[in-house]
Amino acid sequence: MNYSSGRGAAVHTAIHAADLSVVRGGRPVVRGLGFDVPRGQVTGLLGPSGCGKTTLMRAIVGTQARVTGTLRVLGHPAGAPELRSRIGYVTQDPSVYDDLTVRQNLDYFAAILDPGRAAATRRRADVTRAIAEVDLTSHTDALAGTLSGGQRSRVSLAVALLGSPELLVLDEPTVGLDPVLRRDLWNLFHTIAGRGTTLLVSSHVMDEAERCHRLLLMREGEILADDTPDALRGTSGTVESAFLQLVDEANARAHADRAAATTTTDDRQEPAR
Ligand SMILES: Nc1ncnc2c1ncn2[C@@H]1O[C@H](COP(=O)(O)OP(=O)(O)OP(=O)(O)O)[C@@H](O)[C@H]1O
Repeated sequence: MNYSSGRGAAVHTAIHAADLSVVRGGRPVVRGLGFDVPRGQVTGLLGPSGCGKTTLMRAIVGTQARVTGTLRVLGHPAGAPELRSRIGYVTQDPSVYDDLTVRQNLDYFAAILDPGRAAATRRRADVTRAIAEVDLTSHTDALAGTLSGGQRSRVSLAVALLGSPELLVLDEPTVGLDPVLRRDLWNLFHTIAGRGTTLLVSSHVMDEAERCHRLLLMREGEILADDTPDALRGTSGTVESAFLQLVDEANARAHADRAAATTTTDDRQEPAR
């Protein structure tokens, strides 16, 4: 699917990137990426720590500086003001106030998203719905500081669900959760996607790949693969073994390129001797 190939494709594409690069700390940390994220599906962004997942997500939600190339989100350039209420973003550190209850946390963010006295009834309904969606209704009046790690993650997710965004960008939402909570959260992601919401979920745990409709596999700022888990498994058996094979092939290519560059340099130096 290619956004630039026509209007029909754009309707089905939530995120389109072409030749996308990001420089951080004077170093290129995302390099020449091209990919499409389809609407209404769960796309996993997987790769080892430091490969550029958070940087890419920050570029998509419009909070990353020094981004070059094409990056279109829900039909607009990334960071466009029109996108603010259409994207929910959960960072790695849950942004939850410990001294407020679950409802007060959500009330606070709902008031920013949908301000004004006239919207009070709508806000209240939205907050109640978001709390129910993450299965925290029984903890509505509990102080966030007294919740478990998994419950706090779900409060963060509830904040991102306010206003029913069309795109949810979730940065390692299952880190540190036990297997039961991880499974419950993934089931919730699929329920949300079933309503037509697009989810981009990062992880460095390869077994989570199996739970996604599509995968973007990253390594050292580049995309090694953009496919379905089934297609990636192919002959390798698991997504993890396919990923490791792709890493080995990329390493071999980089090694061959370096060797070729060294030979060329040596050839150029030959006449000077
Ligand atoms: N504020 C920053 N300034 C300069 N470089 C940074 C900054 N934040 C991250 N980087 C670098 O950018 C690269 C990509 O980091 P990023 O956080 O995007 O990776 P990641 O895949 O999300 O890692 P993790 O899974 O550990 O969160 C890393 O090499 C990192 O050192």
